[in-house]
Amino acid sequence: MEKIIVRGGRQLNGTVKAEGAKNAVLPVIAASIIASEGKSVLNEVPALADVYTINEVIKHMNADVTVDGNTVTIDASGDLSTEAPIEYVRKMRASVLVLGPLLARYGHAKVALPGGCAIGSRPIDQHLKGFEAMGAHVTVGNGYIEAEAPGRLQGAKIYFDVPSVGATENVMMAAALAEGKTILENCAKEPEIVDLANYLNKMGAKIVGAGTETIRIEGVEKLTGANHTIIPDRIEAGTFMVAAAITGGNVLVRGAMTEHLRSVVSKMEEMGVIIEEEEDGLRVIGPDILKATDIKTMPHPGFPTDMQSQMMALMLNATGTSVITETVFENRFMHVEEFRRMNAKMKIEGRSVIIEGPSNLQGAEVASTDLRAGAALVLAGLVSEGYTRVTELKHIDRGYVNFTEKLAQLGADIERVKEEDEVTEEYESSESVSTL
Ligand SMILES: CC(=O)N[C@H]1[C@@H](OP(=O)(O)OP(=O)(O)OC[C@H]2O[C@@H](n3ccc(=O)[nH]c3=O)[C@H](O)[C@@H]2O)O[C@H](CO)[C@@H](O)[C@@H]1O
Ligand SMILES: C=C(OP(=O)(O)O)C(=O)O
Repeated sequence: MEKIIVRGGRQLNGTVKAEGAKNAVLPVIAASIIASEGKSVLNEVPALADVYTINEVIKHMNADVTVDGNTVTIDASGDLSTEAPIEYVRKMRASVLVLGPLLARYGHAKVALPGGCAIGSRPIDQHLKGFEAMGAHVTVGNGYIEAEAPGRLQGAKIYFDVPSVGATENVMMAAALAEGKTILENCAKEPEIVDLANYLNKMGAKIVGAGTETIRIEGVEKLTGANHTIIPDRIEAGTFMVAAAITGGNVLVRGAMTEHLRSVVSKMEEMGVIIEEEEDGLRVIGPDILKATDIKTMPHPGFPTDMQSQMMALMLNATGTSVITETVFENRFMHVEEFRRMNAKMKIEGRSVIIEGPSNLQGAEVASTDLRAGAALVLAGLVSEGYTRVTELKHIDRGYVNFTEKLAQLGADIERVKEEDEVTEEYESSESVSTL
């Protein structure tokens, strides 16, 4: 088993670059299998475990995938299989994003039911409602979703009950190849949806309105592979912004864009963090004293749930009472217990966590419960007394490329070790250095 060992007390300074966005690249790779002609060349593809998984899913379907550094070339012009078995879907829920493209291109798709996960039950009823409205017959049984659309999918007017990112993406991909016009209402507005629509339009789709609550799609008969560069990862960028702020450091996060991170920037500024726009990113300067604030997670452009646990780490270091209310996922507070192991003073009340800061954080052995929680525990470790050991790194690897190395380059005292390599005595006997 591997763990990250971080010793608190170092200020972070320097420059770090955000990779291509996980949540943009996964739907873009899924969309690539809709192209019955040509190759797609995708740039700025992050080398994440999730990207490996989605590539395996489409390879399993017979797509030809070549990875060369951060460039991935996909040729899906051959005959594809229309099934995504459980071994892939279990690893990564975003595998369900192949449903829309397969159904649109082949009139058939069979994908394992994703099931719940650590942050909530995460149903996909809105995806299925969209396919059914376009004429598909959907059955769920024996752990699989099977959708059939004899002939072509038909354009339709669809209102989403909740603004779901995945449902908006899946149904938008299906509608790109449907017969006639589709109007999607109450859509999610995340930047990753805009990125996917831009890619589909380069492939020949006719989509307008992505990034607003109404998306209009004029179906076309075929889509062709295209070149596309993935947008920077706003959540990875936000994670490094918190790393700078929490340590009172000064870090330029290249690729961080205000237009994607408005709610995060505004909340961090309320806490006293200085954030300056530079040509290629955001400079973040941490204050001597952080002020308490409140956040409520919401669909974009509200505060992103994927930044909730990292902000919790920041609030633990702020003076006063902060409140976090999680409205997107019903069970995204698993990290609270882990923070408590680090001496955090906080309590859960319904869908809110009340944080009494500043906590005098102490290093402990803690486990990542999801990818952002894992990152947040490392952030807390940056300012804890002594050593923090973070386990269950498979979660962090889903969403962060070289997380440990990037933090070390900014000056953190951090390393990733295999359990057998850990020299416990040395760590236990050495004193922690606190310069904060
Ligand atoms: C790969 C990817 O892009 N993942 C992101 C995506 O996940 P994902 O696309 O799974 O999240 P959704 O936007 O679909 O989920 C938002 C809310 O809608 C509910 N819901 C969703 C679909 C549905 O059919 N029925 C339903 O009730 C969910 O339970 C949840 O409460 O958006 C989330 C919300 O910003 C992020 O945390 C994830 O990082
Ligand atoms: C919850 C997340 O991702 P996923 O939807 O892929 O589980 C995330 O990126 O924080």
